[in-house]
Amino acid sequence: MLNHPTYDKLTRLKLFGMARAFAEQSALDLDHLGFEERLGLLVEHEVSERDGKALALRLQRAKLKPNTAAEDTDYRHARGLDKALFQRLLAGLWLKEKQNVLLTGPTGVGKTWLACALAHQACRMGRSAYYVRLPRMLDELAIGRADGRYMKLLKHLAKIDVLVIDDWGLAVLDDAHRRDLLEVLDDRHGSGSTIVTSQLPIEHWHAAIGDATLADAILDRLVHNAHQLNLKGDSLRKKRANLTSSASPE
Ligand SMILES: Nc1ncnc2c1ncn2[C@@H]1O[C@H](COP(=O)(O)OP(=O)(O)OP(=O)(O)O)[C@@H](O)[C@H]1O
Repeated sequence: MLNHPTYDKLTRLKLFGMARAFAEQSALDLDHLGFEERLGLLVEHEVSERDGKALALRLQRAKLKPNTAAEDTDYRHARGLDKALFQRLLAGLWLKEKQNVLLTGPTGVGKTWLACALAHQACRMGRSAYYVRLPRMLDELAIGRADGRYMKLLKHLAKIDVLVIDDWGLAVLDDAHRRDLLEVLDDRHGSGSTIVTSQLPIEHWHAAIGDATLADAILDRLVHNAHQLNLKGDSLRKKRANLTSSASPE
């Protein structure tokens, strides 16, 4: 640790990135750099450390599936992924426009993974994200209703820039579920983006919601301003299991 009054003062001011860069610069011969360049390097260090910490915090809060960075997307597996659309989504305009993304396809085709990759990219662009499975979200809201945290939970869900709702259409909805879903989507309509993944094709969602009037209201807030990625093909789980078993010795 450097013993220097400037280093101590930077640390006292909680400018830890600058302090570290100051210590590094002190150990190097940087006489060829002018004052502005050296100060610029210190400030750059501080900014990149703060950006890195803020991103780590956003990712921790987002609770995305691990290791789902967009650059690791597997485009080789034939599953009907519209690569051009996916690349456009990664560029982030849909976030500014508060649009939604609906990912459908059979089990294991990579819907959750792609949804998390989009949310991960949004976090890198400075947005907040949160991943939740629909049955869990509805359970949490039901518990919140009983223990007085309902409004707080709704507020939390409303504030998130990118809400990933996984496994839409897996469980049967009762009337309270439908109303909770409408509350969540109504709060978010025009103020945030929602990603939904489902094994059910979109044309079956209305019937799956189970009440025509509420289904109209829910889907009106979700589908009309949404990009759709409809995947098909074999499960990546099966493919990976086959690869593992053929690679392992008898
Ligand atoms: N691009 C990818 N790169 C690496 N692994 C992937 C990728 N896409 C999917 N996988 C892996 O394939 C498996 C299935 O993916 P995922 O859970 O996203 O499928 P799903 O379509 O959401 O399935 P389900 O409908 O059953 O929830 C997971 O183990 C996931 O980690």
